[in-house]
Amino acid sequence: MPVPPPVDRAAASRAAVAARRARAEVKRAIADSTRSSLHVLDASLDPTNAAEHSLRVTHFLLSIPHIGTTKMERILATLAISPSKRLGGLGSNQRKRLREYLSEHVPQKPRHRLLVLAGPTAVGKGTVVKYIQDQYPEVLISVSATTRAPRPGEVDGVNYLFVTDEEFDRMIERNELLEYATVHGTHRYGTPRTPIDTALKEGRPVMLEIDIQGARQVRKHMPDARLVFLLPPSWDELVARLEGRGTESAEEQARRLETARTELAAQDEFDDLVVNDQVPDAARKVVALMRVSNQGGQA
Ligand SMILES: Nc1nc2c(ncn2[C@@H]2O[C@H](COP(=O)(O)OP(=O)(O)O)[C@@H](O)[C@H]2O)c(=O)[nH]1
Ligand SMILES: Nc1ncnc2c1ncn2[C@@H]1O[C@H](COP(=O)(O)OP(=O)(O)O)[C@@H](O)[C@H]1O
Repeated sequence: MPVPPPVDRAAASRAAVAARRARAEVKRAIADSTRSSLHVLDASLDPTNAAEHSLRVTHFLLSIPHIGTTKMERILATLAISPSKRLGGLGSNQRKRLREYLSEHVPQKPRHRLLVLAGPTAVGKGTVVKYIQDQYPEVLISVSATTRAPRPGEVDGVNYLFVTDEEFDRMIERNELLEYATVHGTHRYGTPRTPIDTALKEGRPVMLEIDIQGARQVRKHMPDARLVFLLPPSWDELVARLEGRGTESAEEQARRLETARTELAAQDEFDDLVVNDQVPDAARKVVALMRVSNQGGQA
C-alpha cells in the first residue's frame, strides 16, 4: 500500500485558524461598511484573496446590514444560487446576477477619494495634473520619490522628491512607500504613504499620477481607489505630442512608444477612461470622478 505523505497537523490547524480569522474580518468589514459588498465580491474572483474566495455566499449575504436569514434565502432562490456555494466558486452568470442585485439593492460605501491617473507617455498626464493643481487646490497631488535626476526647472519636493538609490532602498525597507516601480526600464519611482493617509483621513481628495504597474499595486492595497486612464484622441496625436514636447532623444521616444503600446492595451483594467482632447475638459472630467466641487475652475 502506498504510504500517504506525512501530514503536518499543527500547520494545517494554524492555516485553518488563519483562514477563519480572515473570513471573520471580511464579514466584519462588510458589516461595519468599511468595505463595500461589491468590492468583496470582486476580490473573491482572485484565488490569492483567500478570505473572500472561500467565503460562503450565505455568510457573505448575512454580513450585509439588513439582510437576515429569510431575506438571504429569498435572494439566493431568486438568483438561482445554491446556499452551499462559496464566492470564489460562483459561475459567471451567478456572479453577474449577484453583482446586479447588490448594485441595485445594497447601498455601497462611497469610495475613497483617492484617484490614480495613468496613461501612456506624452498623453498629457503632467499637463492635466498641473491644471488640476492650479484650478482645484483642494485636491492633494501626491509628490513621488524618484531616483532620476531633476530636469532643468524641476524643484526637489515640488515636482518630485529626488533621492539616491540608497535612499530609495531605505524608503522601501521602512515601508514608507504605498507602491513603487521601475519605469521605462530605467529609474525607480514611488508614492510616499504618509501624506496620502493624512489627507484621506481629513476627507481631502488625493490624486496620484503614476504608471500602470503602480496603479495595479494601489488597486491591490486600496481597493476603493478609483483608477482612471487618460487616452490620447488618436495614436498619431500621441506621437505628435511626444515629438512636440521634444524632451527625449529619438531613441528614448521609440522606447517610450513601445511602452505606450503595452500600456494602451491595459486600459480595460481601469474604472474610467478619459480622452485628453482639451485640457480643461479632461481635467474637469477627472475631478468630477472624485466628486469635488469646482472652486473657481472653468466649468
Ligand atoms: N509607479 C509609479 N510611477 C510613477 C510615479 N511617479 C511618476 N511615475 C511615472 O513615471 C513615468 C515617468 O515620469 P517622468 O520621469 O516624470 O517622465 P514623463 O514621462 O515626462 O512624465 C510616468 O509614467 C509617471 O506616471 C510613482 O510614484 N510611482
Ligand atoms: N490636450 C492637449 N492638447 C494638445 N497638447 C497637449 C494636450 N495635453 C498635453 N499636451 C502636450 O503634450 C505634450 C506631453 O504632455 P505631458 O503633460 O508632458 O505628458 P505626460 O505627462 O503624459 O508624459 C506636452 O508638450 C503638452 O504640452
